[in-house]
Amino acid sequence: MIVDIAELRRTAHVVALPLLTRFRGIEVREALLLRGPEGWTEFSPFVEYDDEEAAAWLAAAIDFGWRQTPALHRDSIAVNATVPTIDPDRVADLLARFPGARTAKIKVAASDETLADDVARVRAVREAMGADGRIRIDANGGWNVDEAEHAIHALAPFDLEYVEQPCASIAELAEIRERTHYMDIPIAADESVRRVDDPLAVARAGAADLLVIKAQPLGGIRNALAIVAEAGLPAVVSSALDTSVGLSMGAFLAGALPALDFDCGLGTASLLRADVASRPLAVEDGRIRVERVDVDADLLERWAAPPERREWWLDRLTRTHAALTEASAGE
Ligand SMILES: O=C(O)CCC(=O)c1ccccc1C(=O)O
Ligand SMILES: [Mg+2]
Repeated sequence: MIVDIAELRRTAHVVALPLLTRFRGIEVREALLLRGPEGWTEFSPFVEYDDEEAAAWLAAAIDFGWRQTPALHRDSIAVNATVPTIDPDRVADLLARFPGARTAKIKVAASDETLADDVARVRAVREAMGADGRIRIDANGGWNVDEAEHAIHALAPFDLEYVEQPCASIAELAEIRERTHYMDIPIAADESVRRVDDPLAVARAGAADLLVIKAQPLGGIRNALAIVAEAGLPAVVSSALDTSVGLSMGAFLAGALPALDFDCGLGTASLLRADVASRPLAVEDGRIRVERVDVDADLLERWAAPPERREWWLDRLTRTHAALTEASAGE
């Protein structure tokens, strides 16, 4: 489904939300919000993505704002705490922002850090969460196969639930999965699902034990559900560091999955210093609700992006809409 660009532009608001801590190298998260007949929706591909890659994110925004959400299997979602590459002495305060979460996902393998930094951060999280906490790590493809083998071996004593995208390519994932098989730590694919031409290739290659799925880059809730069904692997839903509106899209995806055995990366409203809803999709008792959020006009105004950034996003919306229209014509 494609909505007229004039209609999209008419309802568009652009916000710039300050983050609590640096994440993916940014300190402010920009997002374009739209209001469709079904409710508020979000278009927020990362600024460095080109229009072709952003097209799936726009398809997702339209799907969520203009079409009804699929039937739900659950009405709240257990979420993980997301731990950015912070110093160990900040871990306890960070975890306190995710009340009730029994799982933490820790970012590792940052280019400006060492394995010793990762070990210290993971140790601090294990100490804060206790033996019952579940700990997973996300390398965002930052290791080659040898580095990954070494790092996973060093971090395994902290008891890892899984390792997300240890290496960049599907071939490397397959290799590290074989090399670490004896440690019995599942390998999850994230970028190898959402940033490749074929989201099913990693499953077909047998290169991952589970898939991390994000609603926006996978073209929306319906598309993501179809990918999981076809992949035949367990899935965990995660955010793209969205506003509460994008998080609600992720919550409906998680709610509609027939099986959900992992806590989801949808607690990231806790990493924002400001949000667009007066009742944000915040973590309570380790869970978020599956519901649409109401955007607050005052908050839209208060956190409105500067005029030149608003223009940039509206231009991007128009270009991406053209790319999406072209792509669907070719189908
Ligand atoms: O999964 C989570 O805990 C939070 C979301 C997250 O980590 C993320 C957020 C923005 C961009 C990439 C990623 C990622 O999973 O790699
Ligand atoms: Mg990831």
